[in-house]
Amino acid sequence: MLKGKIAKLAVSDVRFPTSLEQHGSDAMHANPDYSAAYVVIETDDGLKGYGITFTVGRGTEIVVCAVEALSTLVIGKTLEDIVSNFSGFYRCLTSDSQMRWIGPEKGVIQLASAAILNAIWDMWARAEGKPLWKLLVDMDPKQLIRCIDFRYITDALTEQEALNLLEKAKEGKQQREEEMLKEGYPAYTTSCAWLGYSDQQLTQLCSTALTEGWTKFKVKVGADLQDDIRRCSLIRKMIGPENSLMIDANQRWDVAEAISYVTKLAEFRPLWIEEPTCPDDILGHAAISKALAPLGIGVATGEQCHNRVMFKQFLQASALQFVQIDSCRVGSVNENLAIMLMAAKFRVPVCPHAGGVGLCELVQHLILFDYISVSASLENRMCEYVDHLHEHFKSPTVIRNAHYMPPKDPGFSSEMFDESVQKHQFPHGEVWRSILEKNGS
Ligand SMILES: C[C@H](O)[C@@H](O)CC(=O)C(=O)O
Ligand SMILES: [Mg+2]
Repeated sequence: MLKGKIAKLAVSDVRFPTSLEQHGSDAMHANPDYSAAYVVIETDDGLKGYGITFTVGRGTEIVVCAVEALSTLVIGKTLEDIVSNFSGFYRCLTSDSQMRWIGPEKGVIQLASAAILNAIWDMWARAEGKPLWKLLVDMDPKQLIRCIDFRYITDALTEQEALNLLEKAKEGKQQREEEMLKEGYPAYTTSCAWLGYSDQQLTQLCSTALTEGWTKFKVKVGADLQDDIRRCSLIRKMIGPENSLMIDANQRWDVAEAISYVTKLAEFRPLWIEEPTCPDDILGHAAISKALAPLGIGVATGEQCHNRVMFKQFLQASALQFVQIDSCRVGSVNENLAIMLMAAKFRVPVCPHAGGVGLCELVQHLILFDYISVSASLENRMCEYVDHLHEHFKSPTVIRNAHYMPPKDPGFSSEMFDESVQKHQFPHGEVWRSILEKNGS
């Protein structure tokens, strides 16, 4: 099953017009059209793998171009060639001696690597007939370690330390897997309080979410303090003192501004402030963490943290209290394994980011693995959920009582319906043809 050569790689620019209803809007991305560079790879013996990376509209065509540029490094390889030395393949893809100049391991080229690697992991899990989380959970620690490129992180986590963490977490693994299959992994919702939603919409969505059993809510903030005070007050009143509230500024502020602004929202008792400032400003995040700690507010970040080296430094500098891994921003499962293991070593909880198309589908596999095989803890841990666009996926997320139920289908839950892909291709799919015609473009 692993012997066929990857003979084809196709990539599509798929966009959903979410901006029409302000879904996904925040203080920096006022009108996102949730989009993906969608990769399909196929071996000459008919095995397929599906991968995505997430974007918010314009620029997806550049990611598509980058995927095409990297495809020569994949075509002709067998799945066995790749997975038998996965860290070697990872390095070949991310450190090609010419292509690395347009990264390295950051920006568009990193998103493109993520899409390709996600497709390869999907293919591998399909070949093994397992959902990806189970493929990872069943893997021997030594084999897991061989998927990680440890270059640049051994000052924070050595291979031996990573191995020790995985060996230690073997205790109670079976029990945790059974617990997940029965109860699922705790989730929080962002879908009630996108920045562009009216108060009426916010109230109605929050009230529905409460009746559905949601207990943890994230609110977008950062554009206008008085609006934020009103919105946070509304939500806090509705959810009561016991439920959790998180706030997300999507990089809107300078460091001092962040501290002063969040201090004014402290009365609503947010558990964390997410992306308070520039995602690359590690020392800035450290200063914000230090200033907000006495208020009981942590700093969360990661959705635009482009590689393991950034996460390493955030952890070393105590610059975050919640690690938000993203399935499509960094180098797929390979790099996320490194990040989850570093988070475990530094004892910082992982609370994945999933606000985008397909991100919930993919990242649920990673967080299940994190709980069962790495962290062994649910304390202060939860995975983001947004209630958009799941209908386009063949194996959509299943939420029960505000918990992610472990996927059962083989793969990474990343395959979209052909019809969805065709209709939403930019700019020639029927959805976009009609929007562009209406706009006279
Ligand atoms: C543009 C996206 O919707 C972003 O706002 C998502 C995000 O920050 C989150 O889900 O967190
Ligand atoms: Mg966010």
